[in-house]
Amino acid sequence: MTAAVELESVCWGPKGQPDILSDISLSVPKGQIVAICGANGAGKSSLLRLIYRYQPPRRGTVRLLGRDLWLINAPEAARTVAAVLQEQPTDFALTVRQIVALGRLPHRKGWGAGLATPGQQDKAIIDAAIVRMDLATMAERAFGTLSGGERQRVMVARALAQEPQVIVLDEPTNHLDIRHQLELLALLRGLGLTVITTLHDLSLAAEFADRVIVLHQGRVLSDGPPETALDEPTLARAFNVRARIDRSGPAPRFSFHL
Ligand SMILES: Nc1ncnc2c1ncn2[C@@H]1O[C@H](COP(=O)(O)OP(=O)(O)OP(=O)(O)O)[C@@H](O)[C@H]1O
Repeated sequence: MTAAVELESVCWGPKGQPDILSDISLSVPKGQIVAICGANGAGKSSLLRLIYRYQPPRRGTVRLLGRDLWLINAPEAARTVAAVLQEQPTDFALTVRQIVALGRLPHRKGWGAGLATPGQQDKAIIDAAIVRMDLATMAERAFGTLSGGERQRVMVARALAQEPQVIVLDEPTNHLDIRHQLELLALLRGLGLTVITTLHDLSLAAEFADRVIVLHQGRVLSDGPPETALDEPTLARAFNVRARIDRSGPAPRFSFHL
């Protein structure tokens, strides 16, 4: 079966500088929930940027549903893969509804349609995304007036309005309280989409992901189900700490020491 996302011997680095990501090969089946973990600077966000077609690999190939991502035009790629990133400064003056409506842009005729009034079908999809992310009471508010957690939910709603098959998220639980973290991860699981997300919280990764990829200095250090990918030696190496995992309870408990 065609993988949702496939990276074959991928390397990436900024122009004129050495590789930051080296020899990354992985294949993500449709519907899999993948958490990418690793220390600050390990290359997690750089890897995501290759998957949502922000930057091309220096060497190797990135495929989306079996096709080379860089042979697919940008609107078509955006109809398939949505990214949830930290908010952009340009978003602040727009209302919540206008930001969520941006998710429909790749689906509209004329890429320059901008914020022109959405059609009935678009409107229904935008409303559903707003309700799904519990934003109905603040839909007409300026994004800049929202709390950090509310903003994060708006960015997810925009991605849902995009109706993608693959959703890529960079630290989506940042700013969210515990309830909203759990709700967001449960929602992502329930979508039936392919989800690739960075997560600093290893307990959440262990509980929520089908598969964990630990990056270390731009390479894959471990890759597998959480119970094998997140073991003590891997964590010790990835984070340069002493790691202990207590698996006696219903969920693993991680503790770390210098
Ligand atoms: N465009 C760029 N130019 C120069 N260096 C870059 C660029 N993009 C990323 N880097 C460097 O590459 C390394 C990996 O960055 P990246 O943001 O992918 O790490 P990360 O694992 O997401 O880290 P964090 O957990 O801190 O968010 C860092 O050292 C970063 O400074």
